[in-house]
Amino acid sequence: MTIVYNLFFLIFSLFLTYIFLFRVVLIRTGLIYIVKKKCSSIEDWFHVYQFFKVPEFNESMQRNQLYHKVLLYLNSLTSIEDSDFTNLFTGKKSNEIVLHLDPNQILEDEFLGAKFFWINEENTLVLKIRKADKRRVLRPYLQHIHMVSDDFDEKKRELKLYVNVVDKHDDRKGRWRSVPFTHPSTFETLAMESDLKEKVKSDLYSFLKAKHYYHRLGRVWKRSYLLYGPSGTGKSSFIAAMAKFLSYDVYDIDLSKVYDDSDLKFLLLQSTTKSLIVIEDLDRYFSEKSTAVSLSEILSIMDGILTSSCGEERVMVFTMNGKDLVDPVILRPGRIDVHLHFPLCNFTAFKTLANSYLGLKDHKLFPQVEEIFQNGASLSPAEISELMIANRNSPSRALKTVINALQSDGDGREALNIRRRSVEEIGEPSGAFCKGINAGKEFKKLYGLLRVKACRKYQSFDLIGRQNEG
Ligand SMILES: Nc1ncnc2c1ncn2[C@@H]1O[C@H](COP(=O)(O)OP(=O)(O)OP(=O)(O)O)[C@@H](O)[C@H]1O
Ligand SMILES: [Mg+2]
Repeated sequence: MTIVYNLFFLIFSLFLTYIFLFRVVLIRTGLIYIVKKKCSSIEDWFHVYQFFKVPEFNESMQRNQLYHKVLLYLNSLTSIEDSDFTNLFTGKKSNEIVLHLDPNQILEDEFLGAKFFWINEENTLVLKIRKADKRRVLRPYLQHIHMVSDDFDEKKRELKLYVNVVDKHDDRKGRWRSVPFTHPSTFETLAMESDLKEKVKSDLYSFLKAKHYYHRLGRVWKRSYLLYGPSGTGKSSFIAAMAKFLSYDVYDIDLSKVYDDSDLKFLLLQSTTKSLIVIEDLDRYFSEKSTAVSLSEILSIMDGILTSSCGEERVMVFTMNGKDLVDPVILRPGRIDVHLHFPLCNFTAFKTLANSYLGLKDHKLFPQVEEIFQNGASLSPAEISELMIANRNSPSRALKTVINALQSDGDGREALNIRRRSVEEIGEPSGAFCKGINAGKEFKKLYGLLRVKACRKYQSFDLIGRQNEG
């Protein structure tokens, strides 16, 4: 009996050792993955599966928000590391690496004891789930995805800049290309009057909160801005600051790459809510006739006819160098909610730039700079900041270079600018961002004393009224 017992024990030990060694060999050689794959395909024979597709676009070519959420969720799963192909990207921090699912990969997930398989097909995510589990877990699983991705979105939200491209295959689905939006400009870094900055911020903030107010009025929940002023005065930087403040993605429409009016509609339909729709240099497109888009189409975007059908919660921003070259119908009061003027640098803006670029709050050369500004010379903030950056190691040299540049290149520019503006401002409801000699007056004109008059006349500026109600 003892012999039989010992023999059995010996065989059992040998068997265990064999299993152990076999496992070690499988793991060491990587054959374990082949075995696992075979086992799961054998297991598949005993189950009936059901498939659910999550396409990127719906039948009207609008983006499917669920697709975005599922993708975000899948990219956050640790099992993504086990798929055969995974894309590696740097994250927000330089030492951070993020993983993104590669097309045609299968990702496995578990929830409430059930297994889910996600297949990343072109423009579609396919969910494979056992029929037996479907009733019990599908709904809770989708809710779980919603919750996790919303949470993830809040914490990790990386703003995106979308640009429209010309697609050789005429594939309308793929007209937007996105990159992370990392423009460093914020309202804090912009040299503009601080009171005006606060008013713009509060305008944007109250817009965010005013969904019900807009709907009660039967208005599309959108806000539009016209930024106009010479080159290098901060219009694009201001757009970046707005996007960051609102935490909105930016859709920068290049009108020269839009085929026709219906193409513009498609592009807008494919943009998502909570976004800034930007059309820069509007005056240039129309004066150079470099766009196939008609003026009436632009007007209908401005009036919100298109935006109402492709979701709301959008801020539209148009920029131009001057108002002279555009059709006055674009500037018709009430069409664009807020007009902001970006002037060349004045002494106040210069001091802000000197503080941020050179760390100077005051300097013995400041009175000389002030005098030059008072004589009507000016440069754009871009030109002045470039000179400051180039000479940042020696503030005195930087100031002298700015003085020289103002004396040689900046002569009379601001004077011209002020002259032109004072003509524009007659009967003008919305000259806002003006930092020249009339800055205080013009500021009041927009947000204060003259606001009531302007509202009655044009209904363009409803800031205070809306804040109260919204
Ligand atoms: N008001 C400002 N405050 C701080 N920096 C500014 C300001 N205006 C311009 N700059 C600097 O100048 C650079 C160019 O500015 P930006 O591109 O915003 O000008 P723009 O008005 O959009 O010019 P353009 O009409 O040529 O597109 C920015 O990188 C920014 O650093
Ligand atoms: Mg610009």
